[in-house]
Amino acid sequence: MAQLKVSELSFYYGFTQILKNLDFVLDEGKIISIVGPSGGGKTTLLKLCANLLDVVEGEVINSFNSSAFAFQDPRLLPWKSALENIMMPLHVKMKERELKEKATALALKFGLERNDLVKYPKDLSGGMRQRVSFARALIGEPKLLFLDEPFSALDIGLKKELQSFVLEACEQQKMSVLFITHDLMEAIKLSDTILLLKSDPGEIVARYEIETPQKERDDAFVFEQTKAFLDDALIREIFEIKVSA
Ligand SMILES: Nc1ncnc2c1ncn2[C@@H]1O[C@H](COP(=O)(O)OP(=O)(O)OP(=O)(O)O)[C@@H](O)[C@H]1O
Repeated sequence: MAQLKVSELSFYYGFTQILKNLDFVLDEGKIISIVGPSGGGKTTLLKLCANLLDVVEGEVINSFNSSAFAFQDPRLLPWKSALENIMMPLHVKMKERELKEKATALALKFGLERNDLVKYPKDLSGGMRQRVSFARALIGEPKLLFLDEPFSALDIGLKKELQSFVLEACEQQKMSVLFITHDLMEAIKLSDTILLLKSDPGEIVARYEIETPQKERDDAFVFEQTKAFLDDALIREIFEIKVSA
């Protein structure tokens, strides 16, 4: 079975230690969320796992045969239209017409309008750019998806739709996801495992497995679990949440 295996991973920017001794395994069809305070090294971890930064200390072994990523900042090519950006990963692999159809169908599924598809990134809203970036990541049906706050600029309805799409792809195509979010409720809704990363340096201080199948996690479940998380002294300490009497 394919997996992403992170062992004793540490990382420094100059003399500053950003990550310390991280260990976890992401299996096929599973979702791991990394939650933790801002500046704790989550993006750095994702970049190391996605091979966008060199691993110097420890090991990252990725045996999935395809991967893609979508970041909070959509990083679209400004000289290509929305549709051309979505088509990019499959540009050399598929005939132009089929690819256009596939990209258009995905874009419409993600709530973009036909007349948005000819627009250039500068003429799209932040939320539209995130949807284009998300469609570009998914068009190649990757086996492993790296997500760094990909839904942060979306309204709640669209966010829910894209979350359902991720869950569907995990179930039907056995896609795996390494997911960074600041949103505890989002992590509880989507993840099989939540890793809590403290900062200075980034270290995994708790692992939470959620056994209830994602399909059965309704709003009441998510609220209840979030409350339980926020009642956890360790989580309050990591996020520096003050409780008023
Ligand atoms: N290229 C870089 N050179 C030097 N320091 C960096 C670089 N990139 C990030 N850092 C530092 O590394 C630390 C971790 O940053 P990172 O972006 O990984 O954190 P994060 O947990 O993803 O933060 P956020 O939740 O705010 O996005 C921060 O202190 C940041 O300033």
